[in-house]
Amino acid sequence: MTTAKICGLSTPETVAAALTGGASHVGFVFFPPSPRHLSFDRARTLAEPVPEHVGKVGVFVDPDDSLLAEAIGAGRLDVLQLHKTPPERIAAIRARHGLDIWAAIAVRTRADLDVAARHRELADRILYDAKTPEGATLPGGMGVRFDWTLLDGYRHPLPWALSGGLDAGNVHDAIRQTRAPIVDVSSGVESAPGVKDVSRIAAFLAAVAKA
Ligand SMILES: O=C(O)c1ccccc1NCC(=O)[C@H](O)[C@H](O)COP(=O)(O)O
Repeated sequence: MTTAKICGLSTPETVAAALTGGASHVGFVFFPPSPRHLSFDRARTLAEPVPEHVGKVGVFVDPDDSLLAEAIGAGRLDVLQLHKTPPERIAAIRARHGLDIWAAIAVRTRADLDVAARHRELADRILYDAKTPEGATLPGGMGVRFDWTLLDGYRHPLPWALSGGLDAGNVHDAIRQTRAPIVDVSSGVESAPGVKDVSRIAAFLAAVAKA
């Protein structure tokens, strides 16, 4: 059965929609240039109602230790999702914080998948995310999709998740084609950048449950 992470939540109402709809993970972004960036106080409030069986994922871009420590404490994080973070830094973060690590791999071509293999001993899961355009402010959350056939026949080095450009209309096909164990969405359940929509969250989670 495929489960779902709803990423970039920033209000109690949309966290509630994710929980009601059966999300396995909720994502909190700690990256100031993002429209989904959370203060530590806001993260504390949002994490409060999340039950133990739902994973709280902190999303970071090459974070330093003080950001990690504050965010982990405020968001009571279970998982650190790391974008644009060098492998040796991932290893150090894992050793220091002892939480599950999801290494985000930016994918546009088959060659990009080679990066995933380098994380075999370093991370707990690979998040295959679409590569955002050259010069983009964000490494994710831009509704960009990659060619899912790149994953055909690929021997995944680790447990994994699929991300990038998913929405209620295409997630069924994405799951059927890739057999992803977890799907991750952000802008596909928004009405504007950073503005999550409860009905889109419900529709996405219903589509995942049906797939
Ligand atoms: O979403 C952000 O603003 C963000 C900022 C910095 C690093 C990563 C970010 N998002 C990562 C995610 O996990 C998104 O859910 C993923 O990229 C998919 O986004 P979308 O294509 O919009 O569904």
